[in-house]
Amino acid sequence: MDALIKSIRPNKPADAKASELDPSEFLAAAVRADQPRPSRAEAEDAVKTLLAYIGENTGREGLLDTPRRVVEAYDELYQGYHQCPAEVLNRTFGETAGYDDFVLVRDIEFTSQCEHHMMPFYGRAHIAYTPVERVVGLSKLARLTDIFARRLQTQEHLTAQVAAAIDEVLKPRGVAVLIEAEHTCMSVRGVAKHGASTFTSRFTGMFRDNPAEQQRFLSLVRGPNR
Ligand SMILES: Nc1nc2c(ncn2[C@@H]2O[C@H](COP(=O)(O)OP(=O)(O)OP(=O)(O)O)[C@@H](O)[C@H]2O)c(=O)[nH]1
Ligand SMILES: [Zn+2]
Repeated sequence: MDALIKSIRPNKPADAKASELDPSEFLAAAVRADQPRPSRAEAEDAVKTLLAYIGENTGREGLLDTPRRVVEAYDELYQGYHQCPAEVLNRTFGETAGYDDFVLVRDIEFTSQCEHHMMPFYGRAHIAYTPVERVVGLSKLARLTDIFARRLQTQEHLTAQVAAAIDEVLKPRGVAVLIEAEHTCMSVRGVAKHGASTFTSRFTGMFRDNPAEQQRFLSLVRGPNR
């Protein structure tokens, strides 16, 4: 029984701090420098191989441009590898008239790709942080979410990375991130459960230490009519 329990225990404890992530994964662009990038022609050939694998005629007219389109779609869906999260948060504003409560941006829509099946998961992120003197432009929280979402992800990792980047760059009194999403690898294949939602959250600083603040965040996210 002990062995079974060990085998299903997560690698990191549930209360692992955001800072336990390697800063290189949440502050910088993520293109690997240690492996050669295949050419575009090689990537298109790989798509052709997949088309042949599913039983298609790769020479038929409707599919001639498909490898090019798929690679272009990949460039778009995975552009986050080339973008730098820290840069997005670097521009801040100091004229806040002593504002000292948290700032919450709710319902940030995103689409990401799960790293297990390379199929989309999509939903909404809710992000709050309590600034110390300087605030960041509200759109930057959405931009930050998109950078991480446009990489291969698990929902847990996405949640932790968003929180860690805000924590590290803005050094606020606390960060709260709640993400709700539907995974197509779970709805259109495999177990095929349409409509199942997955919720993940990460709290740091005052949100982690003060249950009342955490509760206030959660009730604002849920709102009266949810
Ligand atoms: N924790 C977590 N799991 C995810 C996420 N996205 C997809 N998964 C799950 O990853 C798991 C991969 O399980 P495997 O057993 O290796 O793969 P599989 O045989 O395709 O699994 P099934 O989906 O059950 O058919 C599945 O249970 C997926 O539901 C995510 O963001 N977080
Ligand atoms: Zn998946």
